Amino acid sequence: MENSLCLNLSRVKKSNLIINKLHIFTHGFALLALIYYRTNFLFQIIKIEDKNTPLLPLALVFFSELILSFVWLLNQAFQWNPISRKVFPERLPVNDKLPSIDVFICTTNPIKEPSVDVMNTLISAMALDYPADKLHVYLSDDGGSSVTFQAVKEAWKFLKWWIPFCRKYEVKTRCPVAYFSADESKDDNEKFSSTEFIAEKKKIEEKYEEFKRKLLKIIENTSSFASRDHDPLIQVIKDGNSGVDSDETEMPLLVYVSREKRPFHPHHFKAGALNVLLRVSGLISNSPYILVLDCDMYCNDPTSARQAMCFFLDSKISPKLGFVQFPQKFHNISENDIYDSQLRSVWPKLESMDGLRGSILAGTGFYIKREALYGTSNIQEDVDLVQLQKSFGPSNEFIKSLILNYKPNALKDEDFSGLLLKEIKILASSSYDNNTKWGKEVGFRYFSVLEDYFTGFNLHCNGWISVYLDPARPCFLGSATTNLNEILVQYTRWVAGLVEVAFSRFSPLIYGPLRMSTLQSMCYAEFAYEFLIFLPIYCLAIVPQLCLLHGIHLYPKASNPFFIVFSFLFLSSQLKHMQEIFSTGHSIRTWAIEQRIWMLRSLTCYMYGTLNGILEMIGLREASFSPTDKAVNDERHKRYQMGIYDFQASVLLLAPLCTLYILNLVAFIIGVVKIFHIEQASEMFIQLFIPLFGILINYPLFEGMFLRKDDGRVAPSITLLSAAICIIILSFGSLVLIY
Ligand SMILES: O=c1ccn([C@@H]2O[C@H](COP(=O)(O)OP(=O)(O)O[C@H]3O[C@H](CO)[C@@H](O)[C@H](O)[C@H]3O)[C@@H](O)[C@H]2O)c(=O)[nH]1
Ligand SMILES: [Mn+2]
Repeated sequence: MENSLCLNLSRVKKSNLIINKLHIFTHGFALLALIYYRTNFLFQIIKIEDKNTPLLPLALVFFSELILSFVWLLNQAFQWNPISRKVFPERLPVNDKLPSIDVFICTTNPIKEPSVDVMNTLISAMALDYPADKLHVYLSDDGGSSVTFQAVKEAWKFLKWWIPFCRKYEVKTRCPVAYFSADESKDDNEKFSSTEFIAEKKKIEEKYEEFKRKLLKIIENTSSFASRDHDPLIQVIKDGNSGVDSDETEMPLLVYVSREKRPFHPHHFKAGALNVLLRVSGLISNSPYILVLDCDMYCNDPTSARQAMCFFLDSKISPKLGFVQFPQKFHNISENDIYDSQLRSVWPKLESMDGLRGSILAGTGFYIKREALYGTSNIQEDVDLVQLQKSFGPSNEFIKSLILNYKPNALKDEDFSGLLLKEIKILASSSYDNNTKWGKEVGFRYFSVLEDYFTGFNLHCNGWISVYLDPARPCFLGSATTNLNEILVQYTRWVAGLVEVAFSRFSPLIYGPLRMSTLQSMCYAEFAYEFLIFLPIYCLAIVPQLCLLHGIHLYPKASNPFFIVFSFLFLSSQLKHMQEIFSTGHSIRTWAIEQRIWMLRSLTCYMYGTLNGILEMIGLREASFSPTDKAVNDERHKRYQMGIYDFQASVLLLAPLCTLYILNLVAFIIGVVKIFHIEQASEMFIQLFIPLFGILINYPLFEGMFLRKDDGRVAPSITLLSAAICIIILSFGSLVLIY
């Protein structure tokens, strides 16, 4: 009976689909009309050798329109087949029949990634609702810091209290800090109002406070130094004296892993760390499924593993199902989310890709098949050893673990020492990858700092498919970056990683279509080539404005039929954006914020990211992945919560924004005055509208430069510098346009 019921359902989002297709055809048609208008116009000028109309600004504006159209076109692949999914974990087979899971958690810097939070993530993963003997949690400490090592040991002691409590009362929020601050016991559930529960909860809360105090002491007394020169340290955390009265708790396995690091040895950041965990866990637990978590992303729903199994164990889904991705959601998003820290528009894209053989890999919050990462669908015992060593490195013990369903005996090895530990240390050494296929065809790929995107792309190219699941209760919650500088730096890193892929032989436009469907490769290409829009955004923030000042018109006048085409394109794209926002449950305010942040990211992150990506490719810059700061800065966090922009950011990031703001303001004001004098309003309508739109959308920047007095304003020196650059652009523009 049980087996005949399906474990999951998928549904095409019909209403979205109709709107999307209508948009594709009308907007696409209008774009063709625009291209016709521009080419026709340009030909005419060239043909009649019109010396009065300057060609350069027209060409620049047309070029911008072409790039925007190209990115729009790629984007339409996301609109093609949006689906949503549902699972029925209660229909899964009994616990005994469930496959085992290894959880990988990465951390690297105990100062930027506070130990209390990392331990909360670890605790939530240890407390997943899954048979304890089938759950193994590995913490990769890339900082190799003694603080983290000791913290893990303390966390283990607390877990001895925490896990039985969660099991007994079927606690939903198993991340202690979230549990004690949100308080689900307020539910009017009988279970949560019994005196017994209240007493126990109080006791556990005291244990948690004690755990935090001990952590603080460790942090005080231990150096947080993250070393880049140390031996590997791998330890299975075992019972110390936890103080639990009668200890029969069955606990998942917990392993601390700090891989070897050497100063001049590339360590490939997170991808390198994950590959070490893959190898080490291969010898210890070798679970067929793996959950990957960033250190700040805790498990918010203990049933996530069971939800994922609803796909992996579904015989109707292809055995080529490689991974199940959950969206990244965040616990620290304010009501307004003024920086779009939640990356709202990204997640619907993943959902749409799900209708095209699978969403991209998003770095954290996904369950993945070990086999997909090894690329070994049919390894048999008699396979050529030399060949395997070339791919997987010299360890024969590890190669043994590749054979399907191989169960390592490490767990039975009582003291987990001797030969096995020696072998594991070899697997965690900094040179193990050398001359193997690790990072290329095996494990997480090293080619781009955006290891998640690139690894997922490779898997899809190799024929794997994936699934995206966005249940009502978020399975994982992370901490989003909520200060402007941090956000821009983070985004720049992502763009650099994408640019490396876009300009390489792995370009989704070339490498993709040969290996996956055209629509799917268009989605990958949209991520990879979106950076290009910084060119049109710069052009459109400068060229029409300068021309406005010099009376050169670049757009059809209001009485020209093609004026309607331009107006339609603007309105249609804005309305589509609004429709997407409303359909994800947000308001018009979100529309304004996203427009603003989109311009801001294009002008800074896309430009600097492109620059960094190119410099990295030609070897003039070393790839870097410095983790985001997850420690909360009170002052700044308060501003974010209140919806006040904090412009304490690097001058490199702010100067382009301020310069262009001032330029648009000046152009608009002078433009209005001029037009009323010489009555050109009909010809200049669009050119007046562009700066006006920019000025209005980015009004907070105006406040930051000219009205605010608090610490979060734009530093006056930056405003002055921007004004100076603006004057240079204006004079340069006059030179070019007059001569
Ligand atoms: O050398 C390193 C650098 C980072 N990390 C870990 O990687 C994770 C992600 O780092 P974070 O600073 O949070 O970067 P984000 O930009 O927030 O991460 C996003 O982007 C990354 C790719 O750039 C993905 O790996 C992440 O999953 C995704 O959440 C964290 O747990 C880090 O501890 C390491 O283990 N080793
Ligand atoms: Mn992060």
